[in-house]
Parts: sequence; C-alpha cells; structure tokens
Amino acid sequence: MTAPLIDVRDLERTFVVRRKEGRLRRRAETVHAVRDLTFSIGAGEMVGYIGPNGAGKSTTIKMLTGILVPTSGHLRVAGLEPQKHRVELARRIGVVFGQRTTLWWDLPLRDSFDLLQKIYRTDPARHRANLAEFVELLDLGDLLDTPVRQLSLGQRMRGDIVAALLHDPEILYLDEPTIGLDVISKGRLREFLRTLNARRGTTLLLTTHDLQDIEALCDRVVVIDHGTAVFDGPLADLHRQGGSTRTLVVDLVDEAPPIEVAGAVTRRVEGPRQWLAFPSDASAAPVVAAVAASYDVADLSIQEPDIEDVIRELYSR
Ligand SMILES: Nc1ncnc2c1ncn2[C@@H]1O[C@H](COP(=O)(O)OP(=O)(O)OP(=O)(O)O)[C@@H](O)[C@H]1O
Repeated sequence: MTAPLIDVRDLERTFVVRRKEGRLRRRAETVHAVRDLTFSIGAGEMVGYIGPNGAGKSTTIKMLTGILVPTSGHLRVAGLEPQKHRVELARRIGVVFGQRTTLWWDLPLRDSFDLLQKIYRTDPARHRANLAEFVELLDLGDLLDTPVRQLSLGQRMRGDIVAALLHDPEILYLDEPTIGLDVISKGRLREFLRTLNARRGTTLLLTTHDLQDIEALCDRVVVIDHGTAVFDGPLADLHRQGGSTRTLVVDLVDEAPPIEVAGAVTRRVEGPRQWLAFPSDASAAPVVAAVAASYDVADLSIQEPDIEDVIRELYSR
C-alpha cells in the first residue's frame, strides 16, 4: 500500500489566550483549537473539510501548509514534515483563500503570473503550457492585461486559482473558494476543479460553508467540531449518520386529514398537499404504494434530504 499523501495522526494545537478578569487582571486560558485529530488523504482524492465557525479548520490548514507548528502529534504532507520543510513543501502544494488574494493588486494578471514563475523557478516551457491551459479553461484570456484591482470578485478568484496552480502542485487547498460568487461563477469554478482533478489527479482539500460545493465536488467529507473529527466518510453515509429522512410530497385530488401509512410520518399538510417523511436509507416504493392504495393521488414527488439539516443535526450532538 502506498503512503497517504496527507497523513494526520493525534494532531493537537493549543493557543494560550489571556482573558480579561475584572478591570485589570487577566487570566491565561488554553484553547484547544485542534485535538486528537486523525485522518489521511490519498493522492487524487477530493475531500471536503467542514465544520462550524471556530471548529479548527483554518488551524488545521495552517499546520498542513507549515504556517503553524503543531503542539503535538504526527503530520506528513507528501512525505514531508510541513513546519520543517516549508520551502520544499511550497513547491508541492497550492493554496487558495477565498477571502484574500495572493495576486499583486496593482499589476496586470499576466505580470503576477510571470513573477510566480520566477519565485517558484518553474520551468519556463512548463509555465507557458500551464498558463495557456488554465487561462483557456477559466476563460481569462481577455483579462490578462487588466490590473487585479479592476477585476470582479469572480474574475480575481479565477486568477488566484491559476496563480496557485502554475507550479504544478500535487495538492490544492481551497479555503472558501466560492464565497461571494454568483451561481454562474460558482458553477464554472466547480467545473474547473473537477476537470483539474480528472486530468491531472490533483488532490483537493476544500474548506467551505457552502455545502453545494461539497455535493458538487467531494466524494468524501471530514467533519470537524471542537477540534476533532466527528465524521469521516462518503457524503451518502453522512446522510445516514445524521438519521436524515427523505420526503414524499403527495398532491391529493381533494383535501384530507393527515395521511396515515406504514413506514412514513406525515409532517405537514397544506390544502391538498401533504409532506411525508421516511428514512433516507429506505425505499420509497412501499410508501408510494400504500399512499396510492388508500388515497386519490393527483401527483407525487420525492425530496432528497437536505445536507444542511444533516450537518446541523451532527453539530448539535
Ligand atoms: N492565533 C490564535 N490565537 C488564539 N486562539 C486562536 C488562534 N487561532 C485560532 N484560535 C482559536 O482556535 C479555535 C479554532 O479556530 P479556527 O480559526 O481554526 O476555526 P475555523 O474552523 O477555521 O473557523 P471559521 O469557520 O470561523 O473560519 C477558535 O476557538 C479560535 O478562536
């Protein structure tokens, strides 16, 4: 078996903060930003890393990139210890922050990209080939001579993604890459990331509060809460873990009292329309058959579980 590309075991990071106590006194308090964190990611995986505010996501990413030193535990990225081999690691990873740019504000995009080639000492031919491919995929050709400060958020984000990828990293960390983007820009970005993964096998670790990013991109999710992983597995299993339900929406020919059938519970009635919840891992067929056998049905549809609800349920445990 090959070693995982990202290997995190019993990782811990604490911060000592001074909290005000009374008017003058301050008390030192230890914050466990990350504790007992264990997960590993294989080459080519696309993993969503999610959790509520303050769960420890940024602290984890900072340790993975070598910006922050762990308090204890085992951490390897591409076989390297990030804090000891920061420069070497920088060539193997790309980082994109949705909330801030790594581009030079007053320079045209093209100049930012040229500077990055010099900083990373990327082979010039390789740089040109990558630039041509990414500019085409992200439709940035007409914007190369525009200073970054004149770009829209979506255009700048595409520029940031190109900047993070020009040196051919194996791993791309994305921190809220679609924040503030409109639906079209989000869709375009997700499409690009899927293509990148399929063509080059780039490993993606994605932090986001937009669960549609996760649904569109990730086969696997790691959920972190209070610094520790509370779930690690396929998205479909997350639905099961959360005990989530699917909903059968029934339009009756006439208004009726709440439907009573085995295997489902009627949650809502509005005129002739009723909403019946049933377990998401059960088949809808028996519920549909039971409803159709006893009621005059005009129409039926099934709503899949809302991942936001599943996650809310998981956090609240
Ligand atoms: N430099 C620091 N000094 C003190 N406490 C910190 C520091 N950085 C993070 N923390 C604390 O560690 C915990 C985890 O923070 P972190 O930023 O990793 O969470 P997050 O999951 O990224 O949150 P968000 O979704 O809001 O970005 C929080 O309680 C935070 O206040």
